Amino acid sequence: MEGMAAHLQGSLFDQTDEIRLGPLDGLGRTLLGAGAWLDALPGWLTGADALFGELERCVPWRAERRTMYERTVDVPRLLASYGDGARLPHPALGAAREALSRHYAAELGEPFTTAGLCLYRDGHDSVAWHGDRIGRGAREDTMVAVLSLGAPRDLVLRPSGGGGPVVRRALGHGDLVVMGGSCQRTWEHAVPKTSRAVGPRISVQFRPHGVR
Ligand SMILES: O=C(O)CCC(=O)C(=O)O
Ligand SMILES: [Fe+2]
Repeated sequence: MEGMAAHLQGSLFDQTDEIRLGPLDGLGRTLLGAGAWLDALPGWLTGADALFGELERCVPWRAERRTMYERTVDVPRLLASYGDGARLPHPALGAAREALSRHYAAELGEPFTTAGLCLYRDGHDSVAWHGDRIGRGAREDTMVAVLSLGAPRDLVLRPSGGGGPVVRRALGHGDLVVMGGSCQRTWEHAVPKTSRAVGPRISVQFRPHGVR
């Protein structure tokens, strides 16, 4: 009964179970300033709720603990990562990586190669303010593309160090955003916790080699 209700609720947003990528020519760019930009395409993937269900079941999700300020804490989301060119857990994700690589080839100058997956189980799960700066994003312009599945959660962006305007995008159900230019070093992003009752969301982040 509960499964049926979940299915019906999913179908309110997503009329089909056929998992299919649309064209990327509807991408719209927002210039954030300081050389950073954000491309967005709502509903790039149809059948996103069906893909959510398959990934939730089949991906070997891992819970992590991290040491912060001498305390060890649970990372508030589940994770999975796929290295350079690794076979992804669903063919639609391989197709997404290829389509993004093709679309951005001239501007990015290299393909998207890796995929990181996050599962936000409910409103307690989150990712704190950060830039993807462990790798080359600390020094170079690059791109991080994020495909969102399941229930929408807000992705928020602000200039590094806080202050300035906050840009907010509710992302779920097959929406695509691409953070580009200097975004990883001059801006920060986060998925804040929320006290609203929200369903689970999966994000798939595609990055070029060496960007983390
Ligand atoms: O879930 C998202 O949309 C963002 C995840 C993120 O920023 C990251 O994993 O670096
Ligand atoms: Fe990030």
